[in-house]
Amino acid sequence: MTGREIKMGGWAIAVHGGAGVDPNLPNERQEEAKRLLTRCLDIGISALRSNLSAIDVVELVVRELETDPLFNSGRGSALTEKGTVEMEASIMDGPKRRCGAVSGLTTVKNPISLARLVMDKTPHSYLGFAGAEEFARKQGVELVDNEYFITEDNVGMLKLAKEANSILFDYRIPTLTTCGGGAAMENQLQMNGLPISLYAPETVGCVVVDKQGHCAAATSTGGLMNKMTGRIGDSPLIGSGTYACDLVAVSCTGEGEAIIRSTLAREVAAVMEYKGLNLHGAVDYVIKTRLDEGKAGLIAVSKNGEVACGFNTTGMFRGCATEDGFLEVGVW
Ligand SMILES: NC(=O)C[C@H](N)C(=O)O
Repeated sequence: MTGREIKMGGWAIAVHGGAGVDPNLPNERQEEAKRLLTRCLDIGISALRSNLSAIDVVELVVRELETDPLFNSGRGSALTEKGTVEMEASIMDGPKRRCGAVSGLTTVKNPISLARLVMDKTPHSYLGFAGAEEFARKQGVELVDNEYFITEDNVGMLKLAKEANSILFDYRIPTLTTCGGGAAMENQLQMNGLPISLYAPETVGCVVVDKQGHCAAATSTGGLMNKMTGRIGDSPLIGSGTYACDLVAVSCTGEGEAIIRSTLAREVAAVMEYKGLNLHGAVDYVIKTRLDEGKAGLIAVSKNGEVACGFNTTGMFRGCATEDGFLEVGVW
């Protein structure tokens, strides 16, 4: 799926559960992911039909993805090298380019809602670590123990990543195998009868254009498996992992350091603004020209109701829907 263009004026929504899918991903895991993406699209569609604004819809949908342990955000987040969870998220409201971001969260059940509160209730754009947690306590958002976020699958994956002495990107698994991780991986591969490398979790995001043509974007993640504590990726960085303006909204996923170097999300807007490309042209262009060796994907909507998806990984968990009844969910 690369999305499609539709006539001016309707709402459109896209969601993702990360780019970089293991080519051997078993069917049942694919189906599970597709069911979750479809459920999230349905939530977004009902909200849009009830006239919720784009910014409310992206927050609502990403909360749902954070609460389900399947993808790498909220419960089910990737683990740091110390086996803990440090989550990050950002949200952006296109019309006035208002934004909020958080990093280093260890107890906040829904990081995206704290990012929203940073946007709505502080004079700042970005809070991290102890200060962000303190803000969360003051705002009275739901807090849970760090263990709540840690799943058995991810404990297994961290072990795998440590044995291979690598940060685990699922699209890097072939590299791990050839750099000495192979034997360890073979011993560790089974968990609940399924290969644990194939559970590789990924970041989530949602972009929406509402009936008024307002665009918004939200992205949430646990970051990279086996990351250093304190590491900040692209997802909370406005312009890199997330961007929205009056023209477009974008949420990215993949190799954070490459996305940061290319300011990928903002680039989609920039080539639309300065090169006059439509959404599809802009998404294709940035994926082909801005990533160098980096692996990433993104979803985007435009104020005209276009929706698009682009990636240079083997696959990307994503789905989209438009007001005229079009709905599609895909992995490859
Ligand atoms: N799975 C991901 O999308 C990872 C995220 N982009 C990061 O680097 O933190």
